[in-house]
Amino acid sequence: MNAIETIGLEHKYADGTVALSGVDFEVDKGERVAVLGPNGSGKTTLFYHFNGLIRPTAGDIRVFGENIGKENIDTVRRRVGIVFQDADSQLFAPTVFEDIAFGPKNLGFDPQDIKDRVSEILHRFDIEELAKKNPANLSEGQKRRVAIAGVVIMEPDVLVLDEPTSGLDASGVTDTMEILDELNGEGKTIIISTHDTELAASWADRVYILNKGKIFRKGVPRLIFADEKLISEAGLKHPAIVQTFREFHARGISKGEVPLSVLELMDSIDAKLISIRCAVAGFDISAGDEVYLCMKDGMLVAGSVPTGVRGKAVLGGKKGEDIAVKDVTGDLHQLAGSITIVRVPGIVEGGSRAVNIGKIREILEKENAGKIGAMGTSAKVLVNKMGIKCDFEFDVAQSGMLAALRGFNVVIFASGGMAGRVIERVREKKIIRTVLKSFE
Ligand SMILES: Nc1ncnc2c1ncn2[C@@H]1O[C@H](COP(=O)(O)OP(=O)(O)OP(=O)(O)O)[C@@H](O)[C@H]1O
Repeated sequence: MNAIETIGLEHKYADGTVALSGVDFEVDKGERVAVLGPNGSGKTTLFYHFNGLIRPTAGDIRVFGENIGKENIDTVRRRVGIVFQDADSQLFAPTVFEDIAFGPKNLGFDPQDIKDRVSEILHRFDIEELAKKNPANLSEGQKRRVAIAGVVIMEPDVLVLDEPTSGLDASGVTDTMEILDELNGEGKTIIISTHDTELAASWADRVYILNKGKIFRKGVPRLIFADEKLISEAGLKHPAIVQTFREFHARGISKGEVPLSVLELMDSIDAKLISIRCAVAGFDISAGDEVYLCMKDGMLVAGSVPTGVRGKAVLGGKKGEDIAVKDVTGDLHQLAGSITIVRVPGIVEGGSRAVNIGKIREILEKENAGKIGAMGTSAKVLVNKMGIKCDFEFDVAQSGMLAALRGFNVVIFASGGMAGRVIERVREKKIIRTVLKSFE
């Protein structure tokens, strides 16, 4: 079922500006959609229609199959939450706590219920220490987090965010996108606008490109970003991964479909065609010698013990030195390590609720964890409280898989909603051994 659908949507502002015309837009329930388009292309205007903030001059908008009208506007506003581009226009109460409590209070919720909900949201968004602060004094990233929290507390089915990552630093972008992933994992439909094509390529299920108030193109990211001419004509930036792939492809190094992530880019490389630098284990190797490759501490090492992946030295070296190998037979990916996913509860009060910390330490030892990652606020809180240093908190699923492909045994802590998604992604890579430990 479509969560949101517009048919022939047109919007003409009072001064005569036609901001949208003939827009047919649809978003499935549970989908992640990114709307791209140059400044002034109509993204914000389109979003304002989704919960009836502005009305169309012509055309229809349907929310879960129903046209927006006077009789259902309250329901629509509860089901579709909008986070504005400018967080300042969303935050107005004297404290963060009161700001987040505003929505439930307005709906006449019981005071104790409001308190419980706000406390839970503050914890979930890791902003408990901001509760008594004046929103006006927060940093941009904190404001954005509070604004999202104020909408999420209303438990909307659809979350619409106008440029949620603009002006944020790298960790702010990661944190924001992780929250959105977590919400999407719980079944919420997420629509964002962005100028960041890398983000749209790696995150969205479907991309819409708006231009001059019209839908310029829509489709799955792989097809959209594979179309070099389209991206240039739309005035958008080509994602660096796609550009790198094109260069590799032109030189015969990469093959297959356009990649949308570093992991996919690595998969596109035909390992047999390239020379590989690697360290020599324990003895001298001369050019022309046959060598066998294995992974040690994340590095490719040449040795004489048959491992099934064989190559020929083109540049020899002395014991422990780097050599170059080519004509590799067998798939280097066979040398992958493992990923253990430790599923922890969504809310971890004091870092220990329902989690046996001793057991987790046992897992880390048993799996001989070479790299550790945490995804989701609660997982990060837990790992922090246990004094474990994470190797990756950013783009954890992909970073973990890349590390496993380099031979590391990886342990990933994931809060409830995120664990399922990461397991699915890792299992697609059949060569990585996966283990799931659940503490929920
Ligand atoms: N209240 C208004 N009155 C008149 N014109 C408006 C109004 N709001 C927006 N517009 C115009 O409508 C068009 C679309 O604006 P909109 O803000 O929807 O674009 P956008 O894609 O969100 O841009 P940006 O990427 O800069 O945020 C622009 O030409 C803009 O000048």
